[in-house]
Amino acid sequence: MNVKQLAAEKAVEYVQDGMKVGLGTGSTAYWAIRKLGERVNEGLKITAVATSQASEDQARELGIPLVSFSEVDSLDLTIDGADELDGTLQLIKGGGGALLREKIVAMGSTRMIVVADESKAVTTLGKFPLPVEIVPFAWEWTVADLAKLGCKPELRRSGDELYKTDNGNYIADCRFEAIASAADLALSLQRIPGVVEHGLFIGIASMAIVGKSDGTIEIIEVDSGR
Ligand SMILES: O=C(CO)[C@H](O)[C@H](O)COP(=O)(O)O
Repeated sequence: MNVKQLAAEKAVEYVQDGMKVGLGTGSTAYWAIRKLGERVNEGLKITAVATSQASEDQARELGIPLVSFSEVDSLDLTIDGADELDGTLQLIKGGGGALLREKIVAMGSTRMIVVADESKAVTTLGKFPLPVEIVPFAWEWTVADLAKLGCKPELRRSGDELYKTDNGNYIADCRFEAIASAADLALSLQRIPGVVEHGLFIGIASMAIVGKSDGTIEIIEVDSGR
């Protein structure tokens, strides 16, 4: 079993009958959705919403009952991956480009469990370029504003084209090296009008399950204050 699968399958143990579940995006969330599909086929009764088209397609194929956002006003639990997590469960997310939907879904959940392999656990966030979703209109100005925050922003590409999110926006990957205060940076990012959302998740996750190459897992729990 690979370490992502190890962490993801442990997280699925927290899903109980009757829960409304948020399905994350990425190669670790993939394993959680797969395990959830197995449990649904064994009789687990849940409903779910997905954070990306890819996760929605996977869930549908596995027979996980999906509902629309007009049918539920909140979720019990979201299981999602991360690109970086620190000891207080501040996260960088958005490597897969789904950060806006991921944040909407995680914020609408009573609980968020992060699943990751040990390479994602860091002391200080910032080695992974911070994904920032921006509107295509005047993206040049938005990128210039991002650079003023001390990073090197690069518009994400998909082959010869600019990458577009499921919401039709661009992603600027912002290389900071180290983020001294994620909270201060989040405030600065929110002040830029062309920024739709950024990949800093602060005070959202309350548990992380980290899979390690020796076959063990580490569970980090914090009071997210939510
Ligand atoms: O934020 C995400 C997608 O937007 C993913 O959860 C993050 O990129 C981690 O992905 P993976 O599990 O494939 O390493």
